[in-house]
Amino acid sequence: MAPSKGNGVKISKACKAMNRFGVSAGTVKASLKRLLKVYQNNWAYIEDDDYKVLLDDIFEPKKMEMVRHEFKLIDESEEDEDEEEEETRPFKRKSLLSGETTCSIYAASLGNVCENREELLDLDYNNTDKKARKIEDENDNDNDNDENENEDVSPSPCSSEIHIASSSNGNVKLAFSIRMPPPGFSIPNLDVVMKHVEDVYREKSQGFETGFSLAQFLKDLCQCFLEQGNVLDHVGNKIPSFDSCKEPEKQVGSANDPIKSPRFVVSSDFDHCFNGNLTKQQIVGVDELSSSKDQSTADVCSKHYWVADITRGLEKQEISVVNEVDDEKLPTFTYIHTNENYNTANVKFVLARISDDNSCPNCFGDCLSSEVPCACAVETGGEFAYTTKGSIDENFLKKSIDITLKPTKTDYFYCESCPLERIKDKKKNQSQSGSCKGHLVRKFIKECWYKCGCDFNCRNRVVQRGIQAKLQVFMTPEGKGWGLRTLENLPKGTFVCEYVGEIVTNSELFERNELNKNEQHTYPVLLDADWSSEGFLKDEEALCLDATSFGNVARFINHRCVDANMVEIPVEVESPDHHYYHHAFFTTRDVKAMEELTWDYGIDFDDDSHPVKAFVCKCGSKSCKAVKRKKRDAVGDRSNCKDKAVAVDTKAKKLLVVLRRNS
Ligand SMILES: C[S@@+](CC[C@H](N)C(=O)[O-])C[C@H]1O[C@@H](n2cnc3c(N)ncnc32)[C@H](O)[C@@H]1O
Repeated sequence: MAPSKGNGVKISKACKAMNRFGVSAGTVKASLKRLLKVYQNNWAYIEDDDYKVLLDDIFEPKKMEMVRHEFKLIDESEEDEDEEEEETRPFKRKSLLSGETTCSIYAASLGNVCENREELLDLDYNNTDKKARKIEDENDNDNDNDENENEDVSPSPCSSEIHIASSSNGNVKLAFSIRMPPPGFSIPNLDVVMKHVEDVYREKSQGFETGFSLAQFLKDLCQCFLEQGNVLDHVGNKIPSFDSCKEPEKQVGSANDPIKSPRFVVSSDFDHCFNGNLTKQQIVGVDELSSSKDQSTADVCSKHYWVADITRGLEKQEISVVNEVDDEKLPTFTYIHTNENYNTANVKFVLARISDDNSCPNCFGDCLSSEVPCACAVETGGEFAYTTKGSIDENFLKKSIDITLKPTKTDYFYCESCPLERIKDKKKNQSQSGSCKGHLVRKFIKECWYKCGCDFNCRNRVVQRGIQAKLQVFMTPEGKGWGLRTLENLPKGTFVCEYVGEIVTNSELFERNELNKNEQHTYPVLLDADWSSEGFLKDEEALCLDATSFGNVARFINHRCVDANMVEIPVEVESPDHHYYHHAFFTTRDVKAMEELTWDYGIDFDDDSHPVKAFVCKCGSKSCKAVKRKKRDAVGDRSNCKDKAVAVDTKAKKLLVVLRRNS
């Protein structure tokens, strides 16, 4: 029995009520059609208890099937029809509490996952006919002609919500609703979803996590639910884009990397991808905004490309990506927030190896505020490197900058048998030459860690707390590729981020570089700040961080000659032997919001003998070494070159591959 015209108002109200749960008008009408038949056009049954019957029919079709059988109003042909409709339903909901008899949804919505995206889309409504549609949606559709209008209940931007419902028999139901799911979305396996969320939280809580928000946890669970729903049906098919609900142009990069635990990937096609236990690549959200036709709309609408959070929740701060310059898309890499041990790199944190001299087991509260500095301050001569405000002590910072920019002879260490030279020699199949070109011996910061008895809130824990600054990855207009900038003012000495990547041995890095000679980008950093501590390093002890395939935002930090606004400082957290440490960036001066964050790679642009040609520097610094070199070349004056080379040569000569990017 088709709903009559006179039912328009009732249908409209039902559609509106169901729209709260993301159910389309079409689905509601199909369901109403069935129910009106079952209840012989008696709306009271359907409207009762806040449309409970309707909700059940939509979300728990099996139960309703039983009801229909009870009413003995179903014939074979109608059952077929129902099944067909069930399949074409845009989304389905899993019954979490089967056997439940009554349930009144009071909808304690825990909020949208895609809040930012919604705000953006709201802006878009301003100057398009969508605005009119949206207002219509918001209006109480009480008019009789609503039936047609309801056909068009404007789909909200895709998002997911969690609803909690209670039943009169005391059951509580947690339900996921997905508004405007991506095409082909299907219900994922709840166990898989749970496992992914747990893995992410396990990783987040390594050692020192303090706050845990259940609401956030449920939101993340909801998000993961949505993501998992995409992967199962979409590998090899179309890419769903749950934020924009548009179909991106093409499939994203490969998922061949052996990955130990679930990881969020940002692919070259801008899409966030999720690699998990499923071995297949999972594609989740894209915040790609099309150019607005009306240029008067808010700026944000005209961005070419926008990713809300490159970290996909792995960092405490969301880090967005924006390209307002061209069409270039992010390179494919897997975002990780702590270093990962690759293959043979010999980094094992054995607590037994951390003696009391390397920790403060008897401390209470915050070490920085105690009168006598704890054992962790030994590394910095009995003074903490951090101030109580959380930035680096001025003197310590100055020394660190000086070592980087104006190293004296005593700041260098020359290995008896240099691991880097060993690699080169092995390659050449020659005997060891031992011609070490020198490594900078840097000042270490030692933070309190696990074995320390102090408070988890102890302020001598900075780097290990992760990124606190509001950062953004953006496309640089000068042609340096992607860069990193701050969205807020950062005082001098602020910790920005750590250089995170795979921990590899020098020999492994060498092999990788051999294999990837033609790669456009390479992202290695040598952990050589204290090779002086041992005369001879075994191959597995000479370590590097390679952020090419697995890394964090630091892989986007560009080089600036001499007056960079960040300096790298080695920070000892877990491992007292200094072979492995955290390569942390701190601001060298006050940095204004929207300034690009840079560090001096220490590249010797004069080193023509280096196996890899250095990039053409576009740092814009008055002291740009590449520009100076050009000038010197122009006047044919290379007399000063050698001195300068010694002065600026820190890592570059030692790096097997210079950080480079074809320009
Ligand atoms: C670690 S990556 C930095 C992120 C990089 N811009 C990107 O798009 O991925 C290093 C590469 O960035 C580019 N780059 C960094 N600093 C630069 C500079 N001052 N001038 C020109 N290119 C630069 C070079 O191509 C370099 O190989």
